[in-house]
Amino acid sequence: MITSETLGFDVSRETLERLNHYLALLNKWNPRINLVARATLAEAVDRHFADSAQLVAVLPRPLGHWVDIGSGGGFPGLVVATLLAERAPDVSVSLIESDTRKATFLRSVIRETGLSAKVHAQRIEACAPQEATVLSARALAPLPKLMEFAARHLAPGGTALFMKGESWGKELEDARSQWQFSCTPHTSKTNPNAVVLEIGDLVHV
Ligand SMILES: C[S@@+](CC[C@H](N)C(=O)[O-])C[C@H]1O[C@@H](n2cnc3c(N)ncnc32)[C@H](O)[C@@H]1O
Repeated sequence: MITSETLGFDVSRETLERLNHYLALLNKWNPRINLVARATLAEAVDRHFADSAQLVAVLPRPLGHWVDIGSGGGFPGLVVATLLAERAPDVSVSLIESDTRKATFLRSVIRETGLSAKVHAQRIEACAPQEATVLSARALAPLPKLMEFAARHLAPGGTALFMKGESWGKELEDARSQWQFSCTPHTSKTNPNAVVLEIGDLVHV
């Protein structure tokens, strides 16, 4: 069960109800379409919900358009959308996921929980540029590839939040051979070897 304690900060009863409804749907759909690795389902509250929730604490108050790419079962984008509905209702959230079964799952969660996020069932490379003020991704691609996606979908002055495992230092080095950018690594609250990379000022070299 998801509580304010498991998320690490206080949220309203309505937000907890939405998140627990989402968790129930994840448990129901996962055996059919593998939204998350089966081995991680029992630990979904920490591995997926709390891990995703930490992103809303990284930026003081994001305004505008938050876009999550390669959302899969909605991590981190749909958790962010649920939290921002309470904390920053002026932010619109879009999710890009090319697998149509996963996109159908995302739309079902949005409908059943009464959220207003938009789902693009398209490839990130083919989706119209989103002018995102914040772009997020977890477990999608190596950093140089993520930079290409960011160049397409970030608005000028926008920020990317990329969740990376322990190879992040090497990936950062690889990305710096092709891109100029500012980067602040935030140690993950759920895994001391992982980081959230806060990236801005992206320019192709
Ligand atoms: C490993 S999963 C990670 C899902 C989720 N972000 C998470 O951390 O649980 C990667 C997801 O990205 C989607 N994906 C991969 N390449 C994509 C692309 N070029 N355009 C859109 N979606 C893509 C896949 O369908 C898959 O659902």
